[in-house]
Amino acid sequence: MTEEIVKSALSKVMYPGFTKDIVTFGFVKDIAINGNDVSFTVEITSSAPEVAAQIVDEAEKELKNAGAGKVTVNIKAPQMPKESSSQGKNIAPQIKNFLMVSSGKGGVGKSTTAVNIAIALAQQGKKVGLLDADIYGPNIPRMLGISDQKPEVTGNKVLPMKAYGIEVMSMGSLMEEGQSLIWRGAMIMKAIEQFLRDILWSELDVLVIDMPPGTGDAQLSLAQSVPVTAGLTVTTPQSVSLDDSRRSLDMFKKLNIPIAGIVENMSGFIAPDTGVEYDIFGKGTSQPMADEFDTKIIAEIPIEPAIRTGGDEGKPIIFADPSSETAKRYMKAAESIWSTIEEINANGGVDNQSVQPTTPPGVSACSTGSSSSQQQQSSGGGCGCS
Ligand SMILES: Nc1ncnc2c1ncn2[C@@H]1O[C@H](COP(=O)(O)OP(=O)(O)OP(=O)(O)O)[C@@H](O)[C@H]1O
Repeated sequence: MTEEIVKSALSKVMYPGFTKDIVTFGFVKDIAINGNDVSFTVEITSSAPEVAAQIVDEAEKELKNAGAGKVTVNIKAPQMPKESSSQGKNIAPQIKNFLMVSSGKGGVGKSTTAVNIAIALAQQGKKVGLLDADIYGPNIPRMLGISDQKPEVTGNKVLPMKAYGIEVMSMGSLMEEGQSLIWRGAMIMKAIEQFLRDILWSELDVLVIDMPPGTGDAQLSLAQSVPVTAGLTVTTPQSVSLDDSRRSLDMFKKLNIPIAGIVENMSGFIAPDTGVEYDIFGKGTSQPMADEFDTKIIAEIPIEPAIRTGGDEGKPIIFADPSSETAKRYMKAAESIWSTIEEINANGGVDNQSVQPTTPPGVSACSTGSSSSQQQQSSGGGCGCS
């Protein structure tokens, strides 16, 4: 027996439900050969026992055909989260924690924050995924320099892409460049569910989710699909932005999502030539809002040309210039978020039972209402039918 023979035999074992084999998927690890006896590990992404059983059966058969003696297959399947004690509906149980990144309005730097925080968490040793659920403006692929990559689609499942040590998936990577979709509420809900269920995320410590701006179907859908461990609001210091951010924080409260804090972005500008600080949009103005919602400002990120160029060129500042003041502030924010997540889990985690839809299974909220309530819903009631 040689490693080559073992790999060639195992490359005949398809991952159940897929047209691709377990070697090509990269699931086969730690091959050990002793004479004709073979042992190895298969890291699978499903916790379903029948998937493991089928792989073991077929692997044994193929290896015996190739002349192996004793075959030992160690299956490493995702466990139900240990560190998270969260309850309720969870359609992605291999992910221990979910961080929802929101903003009241667009253009405040929500995606920039999500990218830098996700990479910071990975640099701090966490296994991190980043889901770009900003279906209206999915710009995470550009920010990570992977806009020309296409994820691998097998059957109806998709493998996440990888960049800067994190797993990534974005609607932008599944659509043609420049294409847009007109999203109806029900489609948004389905897309969010598929992002969680049909992407082969690994066992992650945390999935950072960049939401569309505002408070709508996507936010509700996410909160109903998985127990969101914590929410992060990104704002800029102007009053008009703060008013919208209040709505974002209020949404977390209504959805029973603990608040991990506020990132005040574009907070002051330090002139690179003189070091003089200018308050372009203001600075520190979010503190009263933080007090109101019993949370804290976890970072004040200045306006910095390197943040914009880093985003445009696919080189996030946290990676491109880790010794910069801004990168250090993102690092501190990530530490603060992680300690909040640990505290939430130590206190029993979160439960999304209270935000589940109340209509019976199979009956749409819209089809149960009178014509007047249907009218109300079609003007944005959040049922998904509008
Ligand atoms: N602190 C900053 N300094 C300089 N430029 C910044 C800063 N934060 C964000 N930007 C730039 O502002 C633009 C908008 O940022 P970003 O896409 O992160 O916002 P967003 O809130 O996610 O927007 P949308 O809601 O449209 O997706 C980007 O070009 C980004 O590089």
